[in-house]
Amino acid sequence: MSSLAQNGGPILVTGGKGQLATSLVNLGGPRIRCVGRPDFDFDKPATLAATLDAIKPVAVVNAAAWTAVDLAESEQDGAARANATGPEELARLCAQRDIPLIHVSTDYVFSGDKGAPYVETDPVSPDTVYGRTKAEGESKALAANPKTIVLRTAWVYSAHGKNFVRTMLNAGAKNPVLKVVGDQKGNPTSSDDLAKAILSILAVLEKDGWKDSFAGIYHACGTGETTWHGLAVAALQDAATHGQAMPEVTAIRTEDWPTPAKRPADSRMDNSKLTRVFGVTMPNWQDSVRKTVHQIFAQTA
Ligand SMILES: NC(=O)C1=CN([C@@H]2O[C@H](COP(=O)(O)OP(=O)(O)OC[C@H]3O[C@@H](n4cnc5c(N)ncnc54)[C@H](OP(=O)(O)O)[C@@H]3O)[C@@H](O)[C@H]2O)C=CC1
Ligand SMILES: Cc1cn([C@H]2C[C@H](O)[C@@H](COP(=O)(O)OP(=O)(O)O[C@H]3O[C@@H](C)C(=O)[C@@H](O)[C@H]3O)O2)c(=O)[nH]c1=O
Repeated sequence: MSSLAQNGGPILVTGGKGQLATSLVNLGGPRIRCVGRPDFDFDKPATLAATLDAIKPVAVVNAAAWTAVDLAESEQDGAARANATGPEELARLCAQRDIPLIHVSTDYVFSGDKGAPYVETDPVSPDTVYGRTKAEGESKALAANPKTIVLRTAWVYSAHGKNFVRTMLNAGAKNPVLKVVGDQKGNPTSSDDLAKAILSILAVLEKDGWKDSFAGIYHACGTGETTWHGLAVAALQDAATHGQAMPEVTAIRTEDWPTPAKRPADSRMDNSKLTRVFGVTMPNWQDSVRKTVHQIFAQTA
């Protein structure tokens, strides 16, 4: 039985004011202890052990990462520290203390040429520095701590922080026409939904104690699929119900929106292992976009 089941101690969340960390703080109650830079910084490895020793958590959720996909192409060392070697060290320190680690990863570990939703046993095939460093982080964390759960998610948005939905609402408020790629498919995921899934997993660990069969990779993204164009249209249509003018949203091809990092054409993922092992079902992406847009307008009202 793990220390998680033995006491109701703190749950350490890394990632400061990031999207997922904020959702976990908002939804997780008083046991969540969230840390960010400069107190917890993968670029300053001594801050990792110091944080664990100060907080003495019963479980750790690593929601800190280098998420600037294009910038990672030219800043490989920083991306590798935040996404690969930093999480490896965090996992090693958790193992020393017998603490379960939930480490969050991404659909961009896949190249996107499978033509069907990816399952956890599919080999990784990243085409970007971000995806490659995240894939390394997954395997390093799993190797360094036998009590590691890797949760791969995708296209995360929320009412706070930097994300595609907020970018589209801002752009749509200023421009009569938007151009958005319509040939990249994926599963938009609300950071609140992901936080709830993580809290449900933690509740299972709390109730049942750690089981070796829990270790490994799980996919956890919004149910249903769309393109970036579909996501933009859905968010802007929801914004229109709050009185924002609906722009024209033109679907373009990937080559018409050149970027330093080559995004996957189809990074859809299958969540069934998450449901089978932990009983967690992820909500439909359109329902969650509607809720998030509502939250955004409620904040600005
Ligand atoms: N956003 C998305 O669309 C997706 C995200 N994910 C994964 O989900 C997880 C959470 O992402 P999300 O909440 O959106 O990310 P955000 O970009 O919103 O937040 C990331 C946080 O990580 C912190 N951070 C960055 N570099 C370091 C570092 N070297 N040391 C310590 N902290 C650092 C940032 O700190 P600071 O504010 O100081 O920069 C920020 O607080 C990540 O693992 C990400 O890879 C997976 C799929 C999609
Ligand atoms: C802003 C914008 C983007 N795009 C395109 C570019 C790109 O192909 C796609 C998505 O754009 P972004 O750069 O906002 O999203 P991106 O940073 O690629 O998002 C990714 O972030 C990381 C952290 C992940 O882990 C992924 O799951 C995914 O969410 O939309 C347009 O076509 N029009 C636009 O106006």
